[in-house]
This record gives sequence, C-alpha cells and structure tokens, in this order.
Amino acid sequence: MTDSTATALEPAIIARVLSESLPYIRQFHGKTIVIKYGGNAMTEERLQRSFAHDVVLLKLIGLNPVVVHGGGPQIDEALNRIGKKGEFIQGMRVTDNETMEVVEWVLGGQVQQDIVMMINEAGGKAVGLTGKDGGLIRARKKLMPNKEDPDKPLDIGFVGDITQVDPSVVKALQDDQFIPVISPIGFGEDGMAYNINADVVAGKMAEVLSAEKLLMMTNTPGVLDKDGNLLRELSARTIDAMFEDGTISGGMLPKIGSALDAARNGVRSVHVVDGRVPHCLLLEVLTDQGVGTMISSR
Ligand SMILES: Nc1ncnc2c1ncn2[C@@H]1O[C@H](COP(=O)(O)OP(=O)(O)O)[C@@H](O)[C@H]1O
Ligand SMILES: CC(=O)N[C@@H](CCC(=O)OP(=O)(O)O)C(=O)O
Repeated sequence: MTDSTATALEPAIIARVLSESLPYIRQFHGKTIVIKYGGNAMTEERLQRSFAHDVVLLKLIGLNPVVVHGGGPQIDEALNRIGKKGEFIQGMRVTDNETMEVVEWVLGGQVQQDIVMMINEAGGKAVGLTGKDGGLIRARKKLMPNKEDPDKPLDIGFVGDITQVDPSVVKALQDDQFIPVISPIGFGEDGMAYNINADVVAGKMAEVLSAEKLLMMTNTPGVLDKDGNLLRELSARTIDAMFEDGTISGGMLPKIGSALDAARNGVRSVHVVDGRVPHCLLLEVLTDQGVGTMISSR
C-alpha cells in the first residue's frame, strides 16, 4: 500500500461508519467535541493525515471539533539538540527558563503550525491559538504537591496551573466555521508564559465549552490494568486505587486526572483512545465500536 492510499478511508471503515453513523450525526449535530492530540500519537505521517481527515469530516457533518495538542516527544527532541534532557515529576516537565523558550517555540511555532497545515490541506479551515491569544488561558505558577513534605511544595519552574479560561475567541472561530487548534501555553498576571500539560488544557477546555465529548488520543490501547489488559471503562473509585498502587503513572497521571475532572464537571462522555488506530476519531464518535477506555465519574 502506498502512503497516499494508506491515508484514505479503508473500505471496511467506510461501510461501518456509513451504516452506523446516522443516529450519532443527529445526536451530535452542533455539539462541541474537544480532541486532545497527544505528542505520542502524532509521530507517524500516515496517522497525522488520518487525524486531519477525521477532524475535517466531523466539522463537515455539523460537529464542532476543537483540537488541543501536545508535543512532549517533539520538545524532548529539540531539548536533546541543545544538549538538555527532559525531566518529569508526576507527569509534568520541569521547565526552566531555557526549556520554556524551547516549549514555546516547539508547541506554538512548529507542532501547532504543522497541525493547522494538515487540517487545511485536508479541506478544513484551522486556526492556531496559544493560551495568550484573546486572553484564552490565564495561569499561575504551579506548586507541585510534595508527598514527602506536604508543607514544602516542589518548584518545577515555569509550569502553570490554569486560573481562568475565556473561551470567547474559540467560540467566535467556531461560529465562523473555523477549527481552533490550541497550544497548551498560558499567560500569568506576572506577564510570564507558562507551560501547561496539554491533557489539563484539554480537560478544562471541554468543561468551559460544555463539550459533549472529550477524546484524549494517545499511544496505548487505552488505560491498562496491572496485567496490561485494556480496561473498557474506568470509574472514579478504581482510578484512586490505580493512582495509589502506581498502575497509572507518568504521562497517564495528568491525563486521567483531567479526564475525571471533565467527567465530574459536566462533559458527557470522556474517552482515552488509541491514536495509533487509523480513523480512531470516526470510529469513536460515529460507530458503535469504542476504541479505548471510557472514564466515568461514578
Ligand atoms: N495504566 C496505564 N495504561 C496505559 N498507559 C500508561 C499507564 N500508566 C502509565 N502509562 C504510560 O502513559 C503513556 C501515555 O502518556 P503520555 O506519554 O504523556 O502520552 P501523550 O503524549 O499521548 O499525552 C503511555 O505510553 C504509557 O507509557
Ligand atoms: C507541564 C508539561 O508537562 N507540559 C507538557 C506540554 C506538552 C504536552 O503535554 O505534550 P503531550 O501531550 O505530548 O505529553 C510538556 O512540556 O511536555
């Protein structure tokens, strides 16, 4: 199969989506769907194009996709080129001054613009934003909880907690049929830019936009249990235990924390989906087949 045919919809997917989609198109018409496009799910060109096609198709059939992108692996690569190594604490990048410059450049300059180009090439009208644009995301320095000494939070540099989201720029773009593509960078009262985990931004954006769905695309089949089996559904109670015993770790920590917050705060359905499955977005939104883990607030 050549690369260009690989990006086209497979006949089996076309048949499945067409035969099952009508009730979903009706149900979701005009509704907002926030898609977290993770850095680890965007490393293959074939999958990037399948992602862009799906986003454009969802828009054309009347849904309102909003993309929040990550770029962890891409930031790591850029840091390596200048002789720096990425360091993470509880899934958050330790971000000194120099790292922040790289983060802003890679996320806002490179990754975001690549996604905008891909969506536009697929026939959509994407517009890139960072949290600075239109006052979208206000943040303040994150004080990381310190398990060893709760009175002394850890300083991880220019990492931000979201203090406020003003979604008016996103809504204006949606109304004009644009597809917003948001980089997870916030701005502080102190005039500084802050690096925010993209999962956290996606979850908050879904809440503030009263999204119907939050889809977190990543590079695993979904959330796995201790034995590596896929969990089709994950409830709040199970999540606490899995955080506690380390079954959920690293980059999955902010993802599941944010997914649960979104589910608790009114986002009707929240899923961690396997971004390595071509057209996973269409399969998740428009067919009876789930392609990952549903997070429930119960
Ligand atoms: N219980 C779990 N189930 C699946 N993946 C997990 C789990 N715990 C930790 N992980 C790790 O989390 C990673 C996904 O998070 P991350 O690397 O931040 O992805 P992304 O770039 O998509 O946000 C997986 O590749 C896996 O290594
Ligand atoms: C504070 C923090 O960790 N920020 C992330 C922002 C990018 C991101 O979240 O990318 P993924 O979704 O690909 O992991 C970082 O610097 O890697």
